[in-house]
Amino acid sequence: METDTDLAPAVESILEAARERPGGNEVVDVDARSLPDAVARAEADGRVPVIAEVKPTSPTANGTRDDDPVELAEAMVAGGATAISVLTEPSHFGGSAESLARIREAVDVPVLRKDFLLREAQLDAVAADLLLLIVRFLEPETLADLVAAARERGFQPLVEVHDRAELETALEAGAEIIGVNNRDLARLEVDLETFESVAPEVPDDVTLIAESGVSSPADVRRMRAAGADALLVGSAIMDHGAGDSDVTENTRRLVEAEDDET
Ligand SMILES: O=P(O)(O)OC[C@@H](O)[C@@H](O)c1c[nH]c2ccccc12
Repeated sequence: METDTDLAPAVESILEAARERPGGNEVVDVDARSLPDAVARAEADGRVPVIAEVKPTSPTANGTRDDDPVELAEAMVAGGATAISVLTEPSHFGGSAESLARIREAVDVPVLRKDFLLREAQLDAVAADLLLLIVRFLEPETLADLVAAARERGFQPLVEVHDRAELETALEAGAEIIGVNNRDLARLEVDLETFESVAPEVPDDVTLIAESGVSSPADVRRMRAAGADALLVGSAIMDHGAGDSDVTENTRRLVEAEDDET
């Protein structure tokens, strides 16, 4: 949005790059793998539904991982991940549409395209099962149009909010999968209370995802107690500082967070 002036400089720069990014040449048509079904399957076999994120770097990461994205995604699935999120933003997160396409070939779980999408043509850069739409960066009308445009192509839109007002906007736009981002995109700070304050307002039939800042099994249990159907976890699994940290183990520890509870 033109008027959003209190954004961190890194976020301004991300948005500037996003405005310039071209769209795809052809309208994509996807036969999406259902996220709600994948979440139900995880629940049925006692795994916490974790959407593990392939994020080579980020404005808040303390390093970059150069591992093959396909190997990372496969390692996350081996650790029990319900779905994979892939950053396709190139200039600030080290992602690409190509790595998403390769990952989606290699795994059979749903794959979320994580990017800063502002215009309809940008939906067509690559086929994915889910697409992220961020309420903060879209006019309500544009959001509703993009939700519809995403569904026409077969994508499941995941609509990201940060407070109750944005939740209203997401629901009015027809969102059925909603993510509450614990990271404030204006200041880039994380606070798990964000999810706790928004979750009670979310209708039961929505698939509700707690995004960002989940780093331990205790955080997982805290977000689940507050009503998260699934968790979206990047940094704690990628572990950017420690180059060869075991992504499978990092995923498994969160997936098994509810195991010793009765
Ligand atoms: O690395 P974390 O704190 O686990 O966060 C993952 C994910 O939620 C975060 O990458 C994210 C949430 N919303 C976004 C929008 C754009 C880019 C990235 C994001």
